[in-house]
Parts: sequence; C-alpha cells; structure tokens
Amino acid sequence: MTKDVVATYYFRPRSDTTPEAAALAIAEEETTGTWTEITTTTEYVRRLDGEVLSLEPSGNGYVTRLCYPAEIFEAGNVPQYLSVVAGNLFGLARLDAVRLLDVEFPETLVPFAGPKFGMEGIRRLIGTTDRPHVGTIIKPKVGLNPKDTAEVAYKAAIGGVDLIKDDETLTDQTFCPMDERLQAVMAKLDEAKSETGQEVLYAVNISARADDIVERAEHAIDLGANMVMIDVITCGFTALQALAEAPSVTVPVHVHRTMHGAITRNPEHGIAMRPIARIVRMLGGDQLHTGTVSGKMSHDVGELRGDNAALTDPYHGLKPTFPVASGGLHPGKVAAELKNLGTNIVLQAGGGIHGHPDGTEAGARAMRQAADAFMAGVSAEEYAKDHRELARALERWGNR
Ligand SMILES: O=C(O)[C@@](O)(COP(=O)(O)O)[C@H](O)[C@H](O)COP(=O)(O)O
Ligand SMILES: [Mg+2]
Repeated sequence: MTKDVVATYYFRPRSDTTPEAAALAIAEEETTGTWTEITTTTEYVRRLDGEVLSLEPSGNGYVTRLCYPAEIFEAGNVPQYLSVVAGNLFGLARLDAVRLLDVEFPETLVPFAGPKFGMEGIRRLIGTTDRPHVGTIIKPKVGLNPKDTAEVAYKAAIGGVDLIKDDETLTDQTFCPMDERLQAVMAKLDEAKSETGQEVLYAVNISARADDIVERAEHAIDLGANMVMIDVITCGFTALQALAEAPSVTVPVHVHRTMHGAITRNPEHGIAMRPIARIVRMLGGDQLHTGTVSGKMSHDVGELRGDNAALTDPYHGLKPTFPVASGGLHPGKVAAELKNLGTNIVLQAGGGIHGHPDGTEAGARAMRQAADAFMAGVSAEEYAKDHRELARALERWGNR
C-alpha cells in the first residue's frame, strides 16, 4: 500500500504534445506547477511535486499512473482531495481528452468511518444472508399524492420487495409533501408487515441544501423513517458525509447518483464511476447505484464489476457498501444480472414491477420469483411453469 495518493488516468494528448509531456503537465498542474517556470518556488517545495509513475499506450490514447504526495492533501477534506485528483486537469488544452479511472488513497487519508450499516447491516435489518435484495422505485416518478404513494408501496411490500424508494426527482413538493408521504407509507408498511412478517425499508428522498440535509433526515427519522436517500452528485459528497457522520442519523443511507452520466459516461473524458464509488463508501453510503449489465442505461460490464468490487472488497477496514443494479430491469433480466454481478446486490425495478400486466403486487412477486429461480439454479422459463406472476412478466417483456 502506497503512503501517497496514486491516481490513474486515461488521456489523449493534443497532436503537438508528446504523451510524456502531457502526463507531466497533469502531475504539475495538480501539485506545484503551472504552464511556465516560476521564480517564486523554493527547494523545500520540490518534495510536493507530482510524479509520473507509469505511462503506456491504451486504445486511442495512454494510461498513466501519477503519484501525488500525501502532504498536499488535507486529511478528511474530500472537496480538497477532488480539487487535486479531479481538478483543473480536465480543462488543459494540451489534452484532447482525459478521464480519471481510479484513485488509491493511503490509510492516512481515509480517516472516515464509512457506512454505518453497509451491506451486512442492511442484510441484518431484512434478515437475509446471501440472496439478492429486490427493490422498487415508486412510479410514476412524480405526481402521486401521499395516499396513493402509500398504496403502491403496500402492494410492493405484500408482493415481497425488500426496499421501496422515492424517485430521484421526488423530495418535498406540494403535490406530495414529504411528511405526509412518509407517514402514510410507513403506516402501510406496518400493515404489510403484520400480514407478511417481513421488514421492508423505505428510502425517503431527503435531498436538499447541504446545511439543511441532516435536519431533514432527523425530522424524517422522527416521523418513522427506516432509511433515507440522497442524490449525492446534485447534493455534493460532503452532504452525504454530514448525513453518515451525524450520530442522530440512525438509519441506512441509500445513495442515488443522478447527474453522474454527465461525468462518467464518456469513456475518454471525465471521471469513471470507480473513484465515485470509493468516495461514497468512504463517506458512508450504505447502498449505491452502480448500474446494470442488461438495463436501459449505458453500461460497461467490465467497469461495472470493478466498481462493485470497489464497494465490497476489503478497503481500509470500511464496511462494504451494497451495490444497486437499477434502470430498465424486469424479471426476465434478473438471471443475467445475477450471473454477471453475483448475488450480493440490490436488484431494483420501477417500470419492471409497476408495469406488470397484473399490477404492482404481481410485479414484485415476479421479481422475487426470478431471483428465487436463480438461487435455486432453475431457469426463469422453467420456474415460470408454476409461478404465474413470473410467467406473465416473461410473456410481457421476454427473458432478456
Ligand atoms: O428513474 C429511473 O430511471 C430509475 O428510477 C429506474 O427506474 P426503472 O426501473 O423504471 O427504469 C433510476 O433512477 C435509475 O435506475 C437510475 O439509474 P442508475 O441506477 O444507473 O444510476
Ligand atoms: Mg429514478
């Protein structure tokens, strides 16, 4: 394990720039340098210079690993970390494209507690050991009033989901005020639990201004919330940190990444999901959306597996964060997701549950049946022979 920070970038230099000069330009820009020699530097500053550790061709460009001395980082200050590893470099004209692929932080720069619950803690709350969790997003995204939202939640819970969440755009709007919605949903989940005996988590979206978010979480918990959700990119990483580090926030934090595509999607320029996954785990995200292998959002299976490993592999003694596969999933896609990503995953479906021909409860049952089929080593088609809800889903959407 290095004692400094090592950042890995893909880049494509401008035609008049050698790859060596381009890699050095990043190392200088993000540490002690600028575009020209300066008269003000001193010998003792040199120890803080960035260094090019490796440089090799990759696709249309190059991959380089840069070393940033740990001393230039303020321990515990993630906005400052990002200003170095993901700062001005993206604007350097000498680079036609540059993408931060991954970043390794030394122990000294991970003074964070990480997830309070993490994957294991959430499994304990639900009472599972190895099966995938099934979740749903209330659909339509926005528009339902609190009473109807709670009714949809009740049907999903009776159908067997482990998690219900608000959509990323739903917070405390007048058509569905958070207080009313939360209390109505929790009351219906209690009703469902009295029928099924099954605990279900409801991730109420508390995304708000950074100096208000902890108070909003505390208020939600006072009203009975058993999980909260944050849009981490739009709220900011430190809003997640404030939530996760607040002793008063005693429930798991579900992390949505809406807006990430503007940063992560271009394979040549921006920030890959891996560094974001590491930071969310460090800052205490208990669950995090990372993508699917077969859903509606663009995806790279190799990258995705690595991103999920960054959430679940041993890392500075932090609890694993539960990866969430979501976006265009339905029961016919469950086997492909589990085959590629393993069963330590939350499979989430909105349209794939509420769009079931027989409604939400049947949609939830079909998702659970698809997961049960996989755990039993049986194909979805075979399992559907005596599981009607799954059969109806496969009829509607097929098995891929
Ligand atoms: O609004 C949506 O699209 C979803 O609620 C999925 O709904 P469906 O199940 O109806 O598609 C999620 O926000 C996406 O999964 C986010 O993408 P990602 O998980 O990639 O961050
Ligand atoms: Mg959504």
